[in-house]
Amino acid sequence: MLNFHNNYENAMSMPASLQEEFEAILDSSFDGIHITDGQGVTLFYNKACERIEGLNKEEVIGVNVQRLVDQGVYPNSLALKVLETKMPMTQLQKVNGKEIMVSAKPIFINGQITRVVMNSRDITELNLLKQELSHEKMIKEQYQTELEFIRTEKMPSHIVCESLEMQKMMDLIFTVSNVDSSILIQGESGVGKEVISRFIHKKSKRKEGPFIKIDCGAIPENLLESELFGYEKGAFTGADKNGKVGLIELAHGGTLFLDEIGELQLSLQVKLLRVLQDREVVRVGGKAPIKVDIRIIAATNKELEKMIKDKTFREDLYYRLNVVPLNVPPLRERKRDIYPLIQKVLKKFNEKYSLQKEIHPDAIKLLIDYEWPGNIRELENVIERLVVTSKDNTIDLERLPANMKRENKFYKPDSQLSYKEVMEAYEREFLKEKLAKVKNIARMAEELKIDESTVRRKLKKLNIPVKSVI
Ligand SMILES: Nc1ncnc2c1ncn2[C@@H]1O[C@H](COP(=O)(O)OP(=O)(O)OP(=O)(O)O)[C@@H](O)[C@H]1O
Repeated sequence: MLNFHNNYENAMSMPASLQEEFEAILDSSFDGIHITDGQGVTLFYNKACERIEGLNKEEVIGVNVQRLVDQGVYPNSLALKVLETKMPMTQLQKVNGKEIMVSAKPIFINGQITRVVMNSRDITELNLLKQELSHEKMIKEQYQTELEFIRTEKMPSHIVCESLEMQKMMDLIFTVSNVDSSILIQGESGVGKEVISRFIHKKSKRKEGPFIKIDCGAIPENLLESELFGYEKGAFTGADKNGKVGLIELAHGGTLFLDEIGELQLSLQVKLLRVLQDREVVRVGGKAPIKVDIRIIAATNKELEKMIKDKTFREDLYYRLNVVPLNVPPLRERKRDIYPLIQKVLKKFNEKYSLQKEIHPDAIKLLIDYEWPGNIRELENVIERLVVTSKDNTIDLERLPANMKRENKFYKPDSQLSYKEVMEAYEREFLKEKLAKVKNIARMAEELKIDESTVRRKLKKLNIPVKSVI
């Protein structure tokens, strides 16, 4: 300390009180400050250096750093290197078991090095944090890869599920596939209830077993009971003399899919309830119950809750079936699925009829906007009809069914607008809506898969203001 004072006083002619204040400031630094003279003798060594290097000022001040290197305190000395090279230097050093980043700078007076100022910082903790962070990052990346793998691996290629609504449903489906709980799938006609139920079966541990579908609405009432439960020989006139195994029994070891469960007559609802409770069937005309190991998935487009109120559906059966409820949203509530569905269905029918039809983007826009009361089945029918009836290779707006065009606000068959004007109005509305949503031209271009310059040109041409847009 004295050395520093004396030398500093000589060099800077600083009053004693100022020196003390200056020293206190340097001592309060979080980073180590170590100053040597032009020979490598330590003049100043602050408190942070003591903390970082584990030495006392008394052990260091007035001592040449070469001696500390010789004693093995420092692996090498950056001050000596700087004195040798006359250049500022930075290096990592291991001192006192810590990783230390040291920077050293020479101070010249009249071309001679009079001081070397070293700053040191303990980066052990920083390194630990960095390691932890990179470990966390690695784990996150690992999870992301796994998640991606699970998603692509598990997502069935034949089921379109781009929309958030369908993805949520698929997540639930994967969770419930491997348990035997009964599932009740509700949703409008043609939303994919059967597709989903077949998929659940395929993903379940029963996949090697049978998948038996019973359309409760399609089998005449008087036949349904014997179809479902089977019958013993001679059970009734006209019956097969050997008797018959019912569909429930046939589903043993697999899945029984009861489609249109809302159509099941009340008397059979009671019998079905018994099957669900006891996992047994008694054939028509038989007495002995037969054990069945089945998983039941029921589906309906009827509002069973309302039917319960009307006393046309049994509440107890409803609760037995509705252990896991799956509500498949209609297509109009999962617009993001429409475009991939159109592509998928178009490909299917192009292959089926050996054609190469395309759909014009304007027509696609209208197909996406349409409300699809008949859902995916209706969409399949419309696309098939368009594929087989259009003469041109590109199916344009004009070819779409009249009811769809009527729903579209720009298409008014009796309006005086030309085709070009209708298209422009449509384009303007579409771009305006898109711009209002994304508020960023670059993003808009990216989402629409066109150049940014094209977006700007179109906006200008269609007089769409771009104020407050990035
Ligand atoms: N997510 C989907 N991805 C691709 N195609 C689908 C999807 N969902 C349904 N489909 C197709 O839509 C059509 C109707 O599906 P499905 O028969 O499963 O509907 P549903 O709800 O059971 O109809 P319904 O109530 O009339 O019995 C089928 O041709 C099916 O292949």
